[in-house]
Amino acid sequence: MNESYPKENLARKKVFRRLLSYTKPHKKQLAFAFLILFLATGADLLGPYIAKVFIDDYLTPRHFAWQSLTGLGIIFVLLYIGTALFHYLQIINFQTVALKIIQQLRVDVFNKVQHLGLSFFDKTPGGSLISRITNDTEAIKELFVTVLATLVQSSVMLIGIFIAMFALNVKVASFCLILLPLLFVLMYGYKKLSAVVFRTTREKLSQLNARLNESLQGMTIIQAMRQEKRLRKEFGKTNGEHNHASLKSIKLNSLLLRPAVQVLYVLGLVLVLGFFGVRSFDSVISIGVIYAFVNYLDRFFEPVNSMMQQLTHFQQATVSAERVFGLLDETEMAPTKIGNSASSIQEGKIEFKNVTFSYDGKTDVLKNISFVANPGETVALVGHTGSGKSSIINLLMRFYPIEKGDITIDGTSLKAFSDEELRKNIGLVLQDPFIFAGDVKSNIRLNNRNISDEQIVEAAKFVQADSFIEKLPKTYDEPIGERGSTFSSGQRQLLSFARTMAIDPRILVLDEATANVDTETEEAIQTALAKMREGRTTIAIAHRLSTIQDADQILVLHKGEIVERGTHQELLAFKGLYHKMYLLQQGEVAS
Ligand SMILES: Nc1ncnc2c1ncn2[C@@H]1O[C@H](COP(=O)(O)OP(=O)(O)OP(=O)(O)O)[C@@H](O)[C@H]1O
Repeated sequence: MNESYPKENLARKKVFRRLLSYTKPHKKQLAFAFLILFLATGADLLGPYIAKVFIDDYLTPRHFAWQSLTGLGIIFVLLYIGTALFHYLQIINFQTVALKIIQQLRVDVFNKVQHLGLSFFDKTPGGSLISRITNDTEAIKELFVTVLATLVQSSVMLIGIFIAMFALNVKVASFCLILLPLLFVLMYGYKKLSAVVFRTTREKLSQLNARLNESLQGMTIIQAMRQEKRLRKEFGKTNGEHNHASLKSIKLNSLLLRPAVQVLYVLGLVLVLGFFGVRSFDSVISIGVIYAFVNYLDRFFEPVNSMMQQLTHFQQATVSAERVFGLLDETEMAPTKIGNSASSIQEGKIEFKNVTFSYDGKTDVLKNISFVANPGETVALVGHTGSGKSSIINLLMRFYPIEKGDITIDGTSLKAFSDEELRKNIGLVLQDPFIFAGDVKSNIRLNNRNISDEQIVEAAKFVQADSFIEKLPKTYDEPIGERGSTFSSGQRQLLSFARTMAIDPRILVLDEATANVDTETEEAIQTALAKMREGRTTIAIAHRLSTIQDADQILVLHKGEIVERGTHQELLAFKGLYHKMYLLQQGEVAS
């Protein structure tokens, strides 16, 4: 599994700065949220001061001036109502901004993923990508919803508390300053340790998703091949590892969050009470000041505690952001147009010129491939499994970049065509067509607004898919479930033919279906294919040689090289590999 690239050390600060850049479009709303936050904190901090005034000016001297006391009481209640209201408004504002940011981030990641090259997907399990788009962005959301607000609020609160403490008693407040370096050491240590633990937890979660995804995708084969036990074991193992990593982070949190902060709190309390105790021998100490001090000290550790708690989320968010940005910065993009010529495909003449290709940069899976497919001709690719047939198609479809040699269409390099020009002129029909959830019509149209309803029916008729579509209860509006699982493989195949014909491409690329379909459907498929090929340049992978006997040229591939080429008759007469394969398929033993 490729989990290595997010580790590429994107400096933490850079990650954080980049995360913050997402707040730019929401500057105004954030400023408003922060303003409310300050108001809420200010209102909150005034509480103990009013209590002190009440104790020292009214309670201790037993001076019950009802009017002033009522006024004080009203201010006290109003302050608390105000605090509650401000907190509410502040949460709503921060949450809204956070949700908007995450929405944007998810769209950005999804967009990016759609433009990544197939080579990237060869290496990256789908589940791990899902994990990045959902779980990791969710963790980042926490940063905007709570972390930033809490950190700012807590810092303001801490500063406010110190100001209040200094206003009450400079000496005691100076004593309490000793606590600050201790706190910083604690926070720093926690941050360092937790970063490692969180990264492991995230990676394990991502692997868990990858396993889950694989198991769900391959359910048919898992059940058919009785793989349940093995997969359960593997899933259990990854789940166990994730559990182990989570437990580590719980242990770390339980040790360094509340308990360690609690120890510091007690230390502070001892300092303050000790100081007042000693002072009480030679001067009078006001109870109101002690009350306010203890109260402020208590409150001092509230923000410290929340800051420590938020450090957890902060760490999780930065680790997740590293992973998400790692994906956003991925450079393995799908090959696209180079240069700015407005080349278009007219005739559909295809030429491979000395194409050598390797997926991994080490082993060449295609060696010096050269051939020409003239407009309207059919070139068939045959060869044993792994001989390179699909790789030729992958290159012609520009799914992978070509580094050695070139492919031209109508004399222009493949690299010079825009994606749109290429996709609209090359119709790809795969062995196992992908059917989207939706309905019959939407699966043929594929969101191409230029294709009218009439053209859809025409395309379906052309490939003889209309006979089964017409029998569906809602015909062309018949709903289709995910991956078209309610349709037979033959029907899915015909549907994909109709989809290809609807764009009326100049070039057809066929990966011949080997699925077992009944003879009637097989006949329909072959007739449809023959009609589709008429007048179109066709590159077809053929597994059954009987289906391509009429091809203008047959290329026989062996270990990535073209070892024989010619028509069916020529190749039979040559009595080489093709002849051998043909006899084998005829059920005869080649001598
Ligand atoms: N995505 C990939 N990444 C790395 N290697 C690949 C990839 N796809 C194919 N290969 C390798 O390239 C070689 C040619 O594979 P290719 O799929 O082109 O053969 P094929 O003739 O189409 O086989 P089949 O008839 O079984 O589909 C094989 O050795 C295969 O292992």
